[in-house]
Amino acid sequence: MTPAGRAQAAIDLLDEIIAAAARGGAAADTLIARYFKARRYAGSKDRRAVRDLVYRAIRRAGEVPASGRAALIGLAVDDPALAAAFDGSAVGPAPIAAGEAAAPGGIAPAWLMERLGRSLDEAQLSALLDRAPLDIRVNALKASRAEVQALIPGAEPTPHAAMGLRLPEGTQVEALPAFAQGLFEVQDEGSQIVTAAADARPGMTVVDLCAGAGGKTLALAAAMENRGRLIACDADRARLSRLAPRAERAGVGPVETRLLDGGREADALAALRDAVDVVLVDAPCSGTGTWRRNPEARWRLTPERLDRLVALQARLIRVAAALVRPGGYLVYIVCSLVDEEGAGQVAAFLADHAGWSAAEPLPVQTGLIAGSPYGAGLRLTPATDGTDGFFVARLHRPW
Ligand SMILES: C[S@@+](CC[C@H](N)C(=O)[O-])C[C@H]1O[C@@H](n2cnc3c(N)ncnc32)[C@H](O)[C@@H]1O
Repeated sequence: MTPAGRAQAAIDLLDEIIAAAARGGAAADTLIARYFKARRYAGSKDRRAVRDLVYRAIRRAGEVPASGRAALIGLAVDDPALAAAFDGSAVGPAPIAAGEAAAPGGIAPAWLMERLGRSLDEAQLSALLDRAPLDIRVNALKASRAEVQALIPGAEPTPHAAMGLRLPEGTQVEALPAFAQGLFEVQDEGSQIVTAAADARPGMTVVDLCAGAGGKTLALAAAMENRGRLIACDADRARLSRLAPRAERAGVGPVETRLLDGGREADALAALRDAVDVVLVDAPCSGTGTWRRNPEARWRLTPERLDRLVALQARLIRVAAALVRPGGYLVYIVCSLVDEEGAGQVAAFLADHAGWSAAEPLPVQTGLIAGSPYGAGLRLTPATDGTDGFFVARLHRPW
């Protein structure tokens, strides 16, 4: 592909990504993969170059751009080589007209900047869009961290998580024999840390209420050394169905799965009422802490969608609380740095649940020195901790 052809491909993809953001369609990564599946003629260098253009344009534009062309023109303002690719050739975009609008640069839509800016400074806000490192969690059921480190060239221990390794950018993890052998899972260090806050132990009964495809379930199983009862729930059948093959590869013993009906979760879990040692609520959230991986997610969020998520989180934390046994724990996690979803949600819960309390500060409890105390919990941010952004609280039910 010529530079002009690459620019046109990036514009086409950005148009698709903008449209998908408006209607809640597929993520940018999925759209890019689909685009190239249908264009096998594009070589790996072209794919990398187009992908890079697309992600640079997404990262640069805080507000949803008017079009893919406007988004790419925004990037071309500081990139003369890219501006030259608007050459009007048969495969390329038309030349940039004098005064033609470029998408404005920024970190996030104004309404969201206002919410996030209440507790994050400029540097912390812009770090939300850094490029994320490639982290894995070594599967303690099968190997030690040192053993897996020796198998992967360039792997280094992550700064905080006990089983974390950071791999060189571009490592094709799924092609590594150690992956097929279940010796590790791809998992951001922050996600490893907040799961460790559950302090799941062998023999416990643990519920992962919003398990998705099981990223945290597998870490819980490893911490439990495959002993005890682990119940993974989710309301999304497709996500939950991806857990079984992952569990098998990881050598994780039986995990019970429960497909929940949104709104009727408590009925499906009635048999577990007051009976669970630890309930993990990795709540559905706006994902503002994961923009490093999905920067287009900030184009998807609206105030109405955020309100709906906050209401769902408030409901799920209460469904979870009913399952916790006296003296047990509820661990509430969001990969968001919006207060209403994290610290605010937990403060509201504590205000109407007499006797419940925020447990010991997490780093002391888990031995992990990461994050900063925030509200009744702990917060991790890309700027301070080099992880995705998370809020986690560990709540104790009275005896
Ligand atoms: C942050 S994601 C979970 C990610 C997962 N724990 C992991 O570590 O990979 C939130 C999950 O909540 C699920 N969810 C949404 N509504 C739910 C409900 N009413 N009950 C249970 N899970 C729900 C979503 O399907 C989604 O998988």
